[in-house]
Amino acid sequence: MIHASFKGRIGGFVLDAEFEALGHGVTALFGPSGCGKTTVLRCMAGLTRLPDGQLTVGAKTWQAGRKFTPIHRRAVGYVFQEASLFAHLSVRDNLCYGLKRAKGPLRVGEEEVVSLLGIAPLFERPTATLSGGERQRVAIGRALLSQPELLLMDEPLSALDRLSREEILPYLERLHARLEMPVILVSHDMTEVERLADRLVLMERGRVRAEGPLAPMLADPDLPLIHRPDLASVLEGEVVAVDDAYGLSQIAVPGGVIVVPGRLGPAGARRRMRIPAADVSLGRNPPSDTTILNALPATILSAEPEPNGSPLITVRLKLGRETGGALLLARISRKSWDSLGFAPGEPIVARLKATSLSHPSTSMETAPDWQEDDDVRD
Ligand SMILES: Nc1ncnc2c1ncn2[C@@H]1O[C@H](COP(=O)(O)OP(=O)(O)OP(=O)(O)O)[C@@H](O)[C@H]1O
Repeated sequence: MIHASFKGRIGGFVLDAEFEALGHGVTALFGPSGCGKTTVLRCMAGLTRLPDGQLTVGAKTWQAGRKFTPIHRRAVGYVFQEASLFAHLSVRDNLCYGLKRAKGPLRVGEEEVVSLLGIAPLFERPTATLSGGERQRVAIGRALLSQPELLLMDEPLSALDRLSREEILPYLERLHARLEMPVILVSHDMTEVERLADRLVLMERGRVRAEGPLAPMLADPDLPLIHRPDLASVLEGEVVAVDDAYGLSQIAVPGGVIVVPGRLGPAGARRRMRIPAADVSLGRNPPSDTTILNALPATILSAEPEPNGSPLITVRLKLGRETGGALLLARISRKSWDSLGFAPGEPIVARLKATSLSHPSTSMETAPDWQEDDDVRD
């Protein structure tokens, strides 16, 4: 694990943030503009020194009391909003620079980075000719090749337009799936967080409001995240079957099996699904005579009316009838909730449209398939 605690004042801003980040996987720092996310990242890198700080990364302590490891002695990779590549060097030479900076043992090889990020076709290009998304992939590759013990990413996609963001996200998902390096991702884009993060640290005005595994944090009734207009659940599971004829896959999650578009095999592969709460409807019986592919037994946990006299209510469910089912969120009208007389604890059937299950984490081999399915969604 990584333990971080930074307290102090920078100009008029007071930071008092303490949190745990994962030793393997992606921890997202999420919060509104100005809440201190970048400042925390700078403290972790050693770019900013607050007198009251502590940082341990695995077995190493980089800051504690009067101990402060300077930035050049920390094995940290830093990816900024705008890729800062050397303009006079080719892509290959930019990557070599990363390798030359490497400290400590080889954690990730050049071939692996080049293949995961799809950089080989860009090798001989001058960096000035790259698109924004290509530049950012090279910047990430360079940071990885410096063999960091910790990769810090500060809004790595925010300078890109929507299409470039869509293009680069599958590469980041692949890195996430294949590399074991700890990553701290600063973002204020929840879509990015839903696709990439395993753990979430929610910041507000220089403090940590809450932290924990991603899915329960998104569904926590005491946090403001549950009232987001584009609320979605994030579920992870294992591919159990692929229907080649219809181009569908079955993914087993705790408490149920979900059918999603795309050939997302091989069997056993881990996949992540984002299920928009607005695309989940509730009923007492399995539907008949319907195009719905997913009708999953579930249990109502609680219901939270949306604030400000909204006509909507958010229902927290767990899949299946047993304990341990995955959390699922549904946003329905208060009128339907009242007229059907649902209540917490009640067993119900959650219906979700397979076509609403956009962007499961896919390998690149399956991504084109998935995009086709996405294009025809209703
Ligand atoms: N060197 C500095 N001197 C004075 N104030 C600073 C300094 N650096 C940051 N701040 C202030 O600290 C606060 C937190 O800034 P920070 O960049 O960490 O926020 P953030 O959450 O990353 O915001 P954003 O999402 O907009 O990038 C802001 O109010 C900022 O103006």
